[in-house]
Amino acid sequence: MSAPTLDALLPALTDWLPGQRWFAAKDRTVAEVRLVGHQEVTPADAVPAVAHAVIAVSFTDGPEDRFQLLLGSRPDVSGDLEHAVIGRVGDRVVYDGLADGEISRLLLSMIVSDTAVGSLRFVPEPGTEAPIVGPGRPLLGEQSNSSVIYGERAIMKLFRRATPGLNPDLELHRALRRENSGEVAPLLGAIEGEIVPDDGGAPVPMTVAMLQVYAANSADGWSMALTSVRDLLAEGDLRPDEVGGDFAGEAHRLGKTIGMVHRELARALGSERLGADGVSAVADWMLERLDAAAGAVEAVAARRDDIARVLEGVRAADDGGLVVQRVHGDLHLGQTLRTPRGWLAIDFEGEPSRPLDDRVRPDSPLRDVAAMLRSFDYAAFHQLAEWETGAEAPAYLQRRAQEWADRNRSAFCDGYAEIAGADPREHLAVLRAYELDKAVYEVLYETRNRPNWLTIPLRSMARLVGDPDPARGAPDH
Ligand SMILES: Nc1ncnc2c1ncn2[C@@H]1O[C@H](COP(=O)(O)OP(=O)(O)O)[C@@H](O)[C@H]1O
Ligand SMILES: O=P(O)(O)O[C@H]1O[C@H](CO)[C@@H](O[C@H]2O[C@H](CO)[C@@H](O)[C@H](O)[C@H]2O)[C@H](O)[C@H]1O
Repeated sequence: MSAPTLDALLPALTDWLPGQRWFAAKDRTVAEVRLVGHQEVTPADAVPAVAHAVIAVSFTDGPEDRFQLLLGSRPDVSGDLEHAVIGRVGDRVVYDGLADGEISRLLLSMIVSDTAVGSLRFVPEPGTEAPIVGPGRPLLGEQSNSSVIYGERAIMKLFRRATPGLNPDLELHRALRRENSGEVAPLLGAIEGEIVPDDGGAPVPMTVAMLQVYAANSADGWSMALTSVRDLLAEGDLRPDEVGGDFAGEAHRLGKTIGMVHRELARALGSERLGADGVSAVADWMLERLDAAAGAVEAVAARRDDIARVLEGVRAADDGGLVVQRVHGDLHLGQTLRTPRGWLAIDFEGEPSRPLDDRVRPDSPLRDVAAMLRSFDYAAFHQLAEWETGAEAPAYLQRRAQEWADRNRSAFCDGYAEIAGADPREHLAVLRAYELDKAVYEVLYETRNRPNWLTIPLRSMARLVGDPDPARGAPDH
């Protein structure tokens, strides 16, 4: 697809983008879409033809965002591809290329055979061989990016945000592969490209896609945790340790896995002890995030000073220093897979809305531990948050949910301590600061994305600043 063809597609893209799950700006009105880079993967008249495009999207307010697309085109489409059509340009129909099995097969074979086309490089991971297993099947479901699965053997993720630099997901998977990590799905290859930075200048490298071993027969931690909570709520008169679906053994194993991931990341990429200035910078950065959230959400603004007091707790690390290293950065139960052999961690991109510089900054492993503790809270209270519109879940169920969260948070920390050699709860003030920092982020995230879920982080925010918690106390049922 040539640049003029892609230019002609831009009006259709304006209508198409807001309907895409990965389009991270659904709450904003698109003003204009511009083409800022493109590279043909095949000749423009091939059937199908494939091109990589980078678009800049501007909105009626706020800064613009950049996204990347893999576009397919054919003289006509039918059946399976119709849902992916973006528009017709000249004598071609242009569509989301990952929906086309022939295109995903081609991309995989280009990675395996170590190919370069213009600014795009299709690179196999040294020492690995990706299976060539036919066309890819697009992954359906909630995703920030777009993935295709090759016969349950490999999975390729196209990163949707076009960000200059090496994507941390690829960077950390490469580092963990060097450590022979058994805690992540092995990396098989990548597609790398170039992007002209926002401020102009020479093109810089950018990660387009990443190929990994597909963990067959796995279940994600979030669904498993919800199944356990569902069991518990159905048996309201039993404690979490008394129901068949008790999750504590899994939470303990997961703690060990995350402990291993941290050890491997530290071995591969180093760690350092921050002095007083470094610790102070971490505290200042949390306060900046707090003020940004307070500017956007009234519930945060109303508790700003109480929250700030707890965040200041990170300065308690001052005496012994704070050890920092590369971390996952956005760990939650949905970022874990339970395979028949054990747990895997996935998706090392960090919080999607943060700039790359922030996401690659070394941080305390307690950030990940705290984020996982938050996730146990989420799993415990999720079914109660969605109880019945306008109705509060009965108090005895809230207490059961709290017991589930406490039990699994504690099992996770026990497992983590076994591997890390130190219990994260030894640094309670620091851990609490990280947990509250995450809860504040979540309040903002839910306000923007899932207002029905907002009560979950709001409740935790109140607990973490020390408000009395109605979900604690003797069960009355
Ligand atoms: N290696 C893998 N094996 C099996 N399934 C995977 C693998 N990696 C990701 N997945 C599945 O794909 C989903 C999306 O992957 P993820 O990396 O979290 O994408 P995103 O960055 O778009 O959120 C996961 O929730 C999981 O179900
Ligand atoms: O998975 P992403 O990297 O896109 O992360 C974002 O979305 C997550 C939700 O999908 C969000 O996680 C929050 O909700 C989870 C339940 O859906 C819960 O387990 C997490 O603890 C909670 O933070 C994540 O914060 C956001 O960055």
